[in-house]
Amino acid sequence: MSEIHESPQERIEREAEKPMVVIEHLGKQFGKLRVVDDLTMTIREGETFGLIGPNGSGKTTLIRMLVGLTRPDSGSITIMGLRQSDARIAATMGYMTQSSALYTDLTAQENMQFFCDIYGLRGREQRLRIHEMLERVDLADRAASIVGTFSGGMKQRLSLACALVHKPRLVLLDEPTVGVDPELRRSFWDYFAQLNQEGVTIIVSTHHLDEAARCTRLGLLRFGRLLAQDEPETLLRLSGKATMEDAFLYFASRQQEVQA
Ligand SMILES: Nc1ncnc2c1ncn2[C@@H]1O[C@H](COP(=O)(O)OP(=O)(O)OP(=O)(O)O)[C@@H](O)[C@H]1O
Repeated sequence: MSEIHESPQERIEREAEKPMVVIEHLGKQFGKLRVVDDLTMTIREGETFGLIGPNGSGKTTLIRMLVGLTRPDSGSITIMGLRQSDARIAATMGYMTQSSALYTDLTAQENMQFFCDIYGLRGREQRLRIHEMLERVDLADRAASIVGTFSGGMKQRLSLACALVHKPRLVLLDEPTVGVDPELRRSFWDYFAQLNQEGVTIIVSTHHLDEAARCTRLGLLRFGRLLAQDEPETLLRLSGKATMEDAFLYFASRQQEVQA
């Protein structure tokens, strides 16, 4: 919308919605497979933005492009006003991969030290942050345990602690609750809300549609295309459906109609 024609209320709303990430016409193809297709979306500062979509809809590829691990074929990514390729961005981002990136023959403490070293946290600051994060994910009493002895949930908690140890402003979490029991899932989502309160922006992928309601806004993805992006309640209202699963199917069928 043109800023010249906006009302005072619209201006207030626009300024309150500071963009953290702006994705414009992003595209990625592997061979003949178009995995991310002309994707345009904005993620606002301090929100939890959920990437919702079935297996193979391009969520991981999108996250990898945001982190800078996969190069887009087309389009652009702007993070905090800087191009994604700007070296200053890396230190402000935390990334939790879908499969564990932990060293199973090292202790929890040593794994965290490894991540701290990558981010340049040293000495007293490093010790304090490791302790603080292990406390927050309830693993402080297991700091000296070898990670190979941990349960799946403990590994997920440690992975989250590693992704957050350097106090990133933008956190990308690729299916962080896969294989996590309902109680721990709830505590993860409570923690995400707390991080939002602290001003941290979260982009999280999931195909647990029940988790969608805990996101500030959602991007519904299918075959690498954006079906819709909005607040969960708005998507339910626009689709006239009672559940996010039905809403997803509604937007997917509309996409099929447009393509037919
Ligand atoms: N490096 C690659 N080379 C070839 N194909 C790839 C590569 N990475 C991803 N793909 C393909 O791209 C498609 C999208 O994969 P992606 O992992 O981004 O989806 P996803 O939505 O994260 O899926 P899931 O929920 O299963 O993790 C899949 O068909 C996948 O096989």
